[in-house]
Amino acid sequence: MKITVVGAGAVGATTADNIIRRELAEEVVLLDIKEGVAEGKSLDMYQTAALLGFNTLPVGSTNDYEKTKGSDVVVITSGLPRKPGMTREELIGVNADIVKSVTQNILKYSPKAILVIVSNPMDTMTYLAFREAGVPKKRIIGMGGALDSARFKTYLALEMGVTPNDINGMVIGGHGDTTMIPLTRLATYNGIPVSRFLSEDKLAKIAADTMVGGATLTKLIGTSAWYAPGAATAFIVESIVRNQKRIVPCSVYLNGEYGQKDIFMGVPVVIGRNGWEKIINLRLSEKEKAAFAKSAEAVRAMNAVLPA
Ligand SMILES: NC(=O)C1=CN([C@@H]2O[C@H](COP(=O)(O)OP(=O)(O)OC[C@H]3O[C@@H](n4cnc5c(N)ncnc54)[C@H](O)[C@@H]3O)[C@@H](O)[C@H]2O)C=CC1
Ligand SMILES: O=C([O-])CC(=O)C(=O)O
Repeated sequence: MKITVVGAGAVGATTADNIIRRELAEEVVLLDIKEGVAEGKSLDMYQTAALLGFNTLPVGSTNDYEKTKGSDVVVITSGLPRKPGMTREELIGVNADIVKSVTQNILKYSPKAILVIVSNPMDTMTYLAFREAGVPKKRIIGMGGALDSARFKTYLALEMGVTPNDINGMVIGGHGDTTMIPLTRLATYNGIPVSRFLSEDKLAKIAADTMVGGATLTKLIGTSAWYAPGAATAFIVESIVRNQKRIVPCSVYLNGEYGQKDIFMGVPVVIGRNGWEKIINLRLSEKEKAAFAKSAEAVRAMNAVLPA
């Protein structure tokens, strides 16, 4: 198994670190355009092997795609992160060109790879990668819902004073401050609806906090987050390489599912060795359905901004 992570910045390096520690591949290639950075971070990571005991080899590359040849899974994190006060959507101008050229280069050397797109605005970047790659839709996965759901579970756990490990919950829709849909109605504490423990007001606040989870961290840190994004991306990669068939909300191509066509949006999918294998059709309430349709409108408006 060979995995490539494009972009050796905060999210890319953290993703690679998580992948390496869990030995999800024999080799992990980290690629960046900044001279020496990917090589340096890879060597730094490999120097933890003697301390942590893993056997995966990290390999750095300054824009040399030859090194990525024959990758089974490729994660794309290259692109600008937002600064406080910005939306993810404002990154489209710069990041569309980056994601487009990276996708083309990757496919030249790894035509069979499953692509996991992280760069923002993620749903639109995933749509763009799909358009450029021309590969079966099940091999293109956008990472957003895994992270947003982890934040949702964390906020629920903090409010309830319990471990996030006992909380189940999903965020679907777009990966944007106003397009996410935290499904509070379906969230549980070990199978028991969280509404048995929290008031409607508390749940509404948790949903609102989840939606601006990324913006909150960006304001605190000065750039966007990387620990949970890196862990969420590695979580998807693990489900692919270990063929775990986990149900994870991911941005995937909808062709009529959830009432939408020709769009990438977050819905629960089964993730396994072939990419996303199946879309889980949740029975949404009328209110949730309306929120999904509104979210799709906003994602579609962003997709329309992409150069032809
Ligand atoms: N989908 C999600 O849930 C999340 C998405 N993000 C997004 O991920 C992206 C990366 O974020 P960070 O790692 O924090 O940014 P960063 O600035 O730390 O790293 C980005 C890296 O991409 C590299 N890069 C730029 N153009 C490149 C190219 N053509 N080829 C290869 N590498 C290139 C840069 O040199 C830099 O090292 C941003 O767009 C951010 O908004 C971040 C967190 C979560
Ligand atoms: O907030 C951002 O811009 C980065 C991101 O997508 C997240 O952390 O959810």
